[in-house]
Amino acid sequence: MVPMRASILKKVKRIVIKIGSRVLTGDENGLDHAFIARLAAETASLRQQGRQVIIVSSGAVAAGKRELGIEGRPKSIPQKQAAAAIGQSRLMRAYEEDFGRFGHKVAQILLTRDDLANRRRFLNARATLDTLLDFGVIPVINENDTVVVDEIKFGDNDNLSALVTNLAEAHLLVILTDIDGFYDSDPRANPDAKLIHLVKSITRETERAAGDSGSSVGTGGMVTKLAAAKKAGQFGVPTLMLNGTVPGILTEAFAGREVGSLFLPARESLNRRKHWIAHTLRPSGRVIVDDGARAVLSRQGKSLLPSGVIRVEGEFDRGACVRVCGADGVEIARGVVDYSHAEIERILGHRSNEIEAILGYKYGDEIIHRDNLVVL
Ligand SMILES: Nc1ncnc2c1ncn2[C@@H]1O[C@H](COP(=O)(O)OP(=O)(O)O)[C@@H](O)[C@H]1O
Ligand SMILES: N[C@@H](CCC(=O)OP(=O)(O)O)C(=O)O
Repeated sequence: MVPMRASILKKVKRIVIKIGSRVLTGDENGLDHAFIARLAAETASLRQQGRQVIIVSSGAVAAGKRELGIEGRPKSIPQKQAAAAIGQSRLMRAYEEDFGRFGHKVAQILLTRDDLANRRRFLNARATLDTLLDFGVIPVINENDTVVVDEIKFGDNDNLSALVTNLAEAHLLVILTDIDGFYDSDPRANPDAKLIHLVKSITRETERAAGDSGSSVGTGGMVTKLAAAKKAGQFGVPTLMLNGTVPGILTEAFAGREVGSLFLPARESLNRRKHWIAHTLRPSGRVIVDDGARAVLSRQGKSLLPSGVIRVEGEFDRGACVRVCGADGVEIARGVVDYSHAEIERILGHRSNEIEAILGYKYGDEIIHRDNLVVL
């Protein structure tokens, strides 16, 4: 066994397994029941090793498309949502039947980004997930495609799986797709592309190697998978990308064979709350800061004070998430504000000891406290 993999995989107790549409629907047309049956068997053996499994499953649109007789990509958003509505129940029925053969119960959880962006709902979803796992049930999570609109979308299930990894405080994210792992360039375009078994860190160069999906059911291709691995890594969690179309691949990986690509987590990981601020909350405005503030935020991890702010853009309340940008417009940090846009407009450029005289009250010295600020 490869030593680093071995020590990482041995410690893993709670796993999020993300399954792409292309794996679930081999020919992009209807569910591949043989795949789900194999997944059930492999999940059962992971459970026997004392590991907990959470599944993030795509495939609703692909499964429903066939039922509605839609060829290629659905033509409109309502068509896609209709396909998801019919496909999601087909998907769950398949999971229920095949996992049931191994004595495992599954539970459906459909989420929108709003559910996780609201801290109370996030904690509530977390408690439900924990309870299901305590009962030995395997949660099967998907985006709530039927009702979702752009503003509250995760966008793709790679992203959803990274956020679920944080939600569940999982130890490993496994991405099952239709290719052997991450290559140094898109293998569809370059037949000489090489598989990379170990990605120590996701750099700009790594990102340049990632291409899009090229299928009528997948969303995002390798670009969104790398983004997901990066997000999980920032939370201290490694990602293992495997070819789900190869029978026995999960079992092989956990037995220590060097299959697929392992992405190591970042050395400095964000705590749970900061990860949530950076990746789950939707920024609702921008606070533009001067060069001095930019330097201390980036290098010294300080709080953002009113004296360093030069402009506010957008309307937001106290407690909202905003982008912190330099004078050149480049986003340098993201954080939760202690003052609304209207209040910041009045106190910007002033020293913190003047806040009370200007507003007549004061919540604190900072526009964004360093505990609520994530430097990007
Ligand atoms: N550097 C790369 N390495 C591997 N695959 C890549 C790369 N760039 C683009 N791809 C494409 O990404 C596809 C997987 O993404 P996607 O179609 O979204 O699958 P899924 O349905 O599993 O999410 C692969 O089939 C491959 O064609
Ligand atoms: N929520 C959608 C899947 C969206 C998605 O990200 O698909 P994929 O890139 O195949 O993981 C569905 O169930 O069809």
